Amino acid sequence: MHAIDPKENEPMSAPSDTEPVRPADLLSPSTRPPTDSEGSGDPRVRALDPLPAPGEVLAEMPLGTARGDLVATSRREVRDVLTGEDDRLLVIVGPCSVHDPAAALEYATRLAAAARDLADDLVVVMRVYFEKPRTTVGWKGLINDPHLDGTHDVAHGLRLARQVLLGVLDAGVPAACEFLEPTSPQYIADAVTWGAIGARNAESQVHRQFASGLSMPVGFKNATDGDVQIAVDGCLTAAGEHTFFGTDTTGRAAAVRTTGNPDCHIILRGGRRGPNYHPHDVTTALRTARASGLHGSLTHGLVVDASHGNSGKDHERQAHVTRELAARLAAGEPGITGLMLESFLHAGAQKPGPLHTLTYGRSITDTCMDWTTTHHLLRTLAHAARQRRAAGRTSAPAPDSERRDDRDRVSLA
Ligand SMILES: O=C[C@H](O)[C@H](O)COP(=O)(O)O
Ligand SMILES: C=C(OP(=O)(O)O)C(=O)O
Repeated sequence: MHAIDPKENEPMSAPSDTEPVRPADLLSPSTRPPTDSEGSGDPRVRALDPLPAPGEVLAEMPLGTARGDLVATSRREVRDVLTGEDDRLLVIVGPCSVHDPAAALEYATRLAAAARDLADDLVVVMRVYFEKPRTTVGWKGLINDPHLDGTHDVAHGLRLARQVLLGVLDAGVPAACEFLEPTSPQYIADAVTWGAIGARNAESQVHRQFASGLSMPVGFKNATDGDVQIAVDGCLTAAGEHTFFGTDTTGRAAAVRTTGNPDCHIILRGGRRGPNYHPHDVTTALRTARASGLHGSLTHGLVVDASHGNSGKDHERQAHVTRELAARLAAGEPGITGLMLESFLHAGAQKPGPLHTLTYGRSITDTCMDWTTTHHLLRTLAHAARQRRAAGRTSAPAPDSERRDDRDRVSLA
């Protein structure tokens, strides 16, 4: 990793107590670190590396008609599941992060075949996550550091991410991404069926604003401390019109004006206080959504993430949570429209490093279930969705008056 040279951050000789501190004292030409190449004079900016304009990258790698059709159809299917028009179960499944395009594409090929087999009961979307929000520091994903070596070749990362997404679509499976940088969607979002705003960003105005302009359904996660209200507020905010800072397709600064995104929903991912995938967590979250004045897909149901805080980032526990959720769905529990699973070719996780040092097909961020386990769980979930249908039940939540579990837990924070 490129750490900032500590010498650049050494304190300047401090002015005496009586002298007023002026910016010029701290940044006199003799003590000031070199300016960046653009001469902006921001002492903590090491460089401003130009990036290709979004329009340039899209022209190099156009989506094309066949892939565009897959994206449009799958977005509609996901929306219909979220609103209850379609009684299948949404399953967002795949690696915690993409670090090796070849392994991601092998996974996509396997998943596409499984998804085709189970299409009567499941709408399957692959996690193709290129941007990782970190608790403190760590590898921030393929876009930020595609060579996995701290060189942060973002221009290459953007192109590589788009290439991987197009390959995933060519394999026949739609893609899900978490969006982190406010302008990254412009390079890839046309190829994405479902988007996420993660637990560390769901409260961020910047993320809520750009979600309001995304053309696909977007899930907002509860906060890392378990607070679900921030996910509800995120959906509410993103549903409205916004004007915010961004760039146009040529990369020029622009005031972006959006129409609002009505296809947002909550994702329960557990938190520091423990898991939140139990029946009372689901009913409470949906009641919170309704109490906040939301309607449509948001209040019909939600997605449960079996990983992260719901499994303590333990892939064996994640499989157990998934089986538990499948049993509840099969028994007709309402309110769950989808599940999120973290899965890769091989189980577990390894420390990040340059590609040639890594075990093929194993996560370099959170632990994942292996393919065999995943495939089995997908069949279990399809069976659960079938049972739910056969019983003539839908995933629509029962009216408040019919609910026996009345514990109110609007916010876990
Ligand atoms: O999904 C991945 C991780 O949970 C998320 O990026 C945070 O990871 P960290 O706590 O290891 O930084
Ligand atoms: C970072 C992720 O999740 P969360 O925001 O729930 O930690 C993720 O799904 O990759």
